[in-house]
Amino acid sequence: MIVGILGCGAIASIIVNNFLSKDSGIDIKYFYDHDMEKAENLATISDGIAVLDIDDMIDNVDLVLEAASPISVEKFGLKVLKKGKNIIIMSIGALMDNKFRDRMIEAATNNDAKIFAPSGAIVGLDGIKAASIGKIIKATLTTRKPPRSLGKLVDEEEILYEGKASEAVKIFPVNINVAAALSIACNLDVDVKIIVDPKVDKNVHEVIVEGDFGQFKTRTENLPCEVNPKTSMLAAYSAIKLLKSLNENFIMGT
Ligand SMILES: NC(=O)C1=CN([C@@H]2O[C@H](COP(=O)(O)OP(=O)(O)OC[C@H]3O[C@@H](n4cnc5c(N)ncnc54)[C@H](O)[C@@H]3O)[C@@H](O)[C@H]2O)C=CC1
Ligand SMILES: O=C([O-])CC(=O)C(=O)O
Repeated sequence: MIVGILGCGAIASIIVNNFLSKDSGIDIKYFYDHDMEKAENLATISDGIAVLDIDDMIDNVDLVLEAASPISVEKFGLKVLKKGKNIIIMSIGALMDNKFRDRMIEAATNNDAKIFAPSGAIVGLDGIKAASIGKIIKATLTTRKPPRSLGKLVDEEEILYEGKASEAVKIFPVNINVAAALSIACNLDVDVKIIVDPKVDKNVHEVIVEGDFGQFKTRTENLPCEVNPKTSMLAAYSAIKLLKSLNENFIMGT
């Protein structure tokens, strides 16, 4: 499978380093970033090709892995799908807009392509997918991050946001993809709280879900990526696992 990466920052760099051995049947070959130097850096590490025009990437790959920004999904997502290419989307916040999501799904359906959204920085999406077969009554997300992960300077913990996920993704577009993932999986606009806390050094996400299956609570204490502390390592790992699973014949978990 030939893969192209859209957005050559923190997540992309972890993914590329994991696939360097090339024995997985997955060849990450093309790199696009509006900062050409970033695309060139990853192309050099992996003996790949940095492109100036994203079409030169889309035309030559089986799958595009987006790890750039919600805007990049809006800009390029439909184009990828209309060319019949699969896409993995990290910037899931872009899919909170129901109309845009429907257009993406329609383009995928009409062009025999698939949209994959990895579980990212939270745990529990497996359970939520199973729970959604019944009725989900309530879902909440509490995200607690250190000041450097939220670009804030505070001495004491502070609630930055409390409300619905649909509003949170507009205010924190690069920090709350997990709220979008949760909402889409539950088919609910989940209740979100975002806290900046100088006492934590990890990106912590707590998820509580109630439904006719019962109730569960998950808590993830994620190590932030060195180069981009907004982003948790687990998010990059989830994309790597998803990519590998596309070539596997045994799928574990929902
Ligand atoms: N699903 C999840 O759980 C998570 C999702 N994310 C999201 O994944 C995305 C990537 O995260 P990181 O690698 O940490 O970000 P990053 O900021 O380290 O890297 C993003 C790269 O994409 C490039 N880029 C941004 N917009 C672009 C555009 N329109 N066209 C071309 N290149 C563009 C930037 O120049 C940069 O090199 C972000 O949108 C982030 O919010 C991050 C963490 C968790
Ligand atoms: O990586 C994380 O901890 C979660 C995050 O930033 C996001 O939801 O986009």
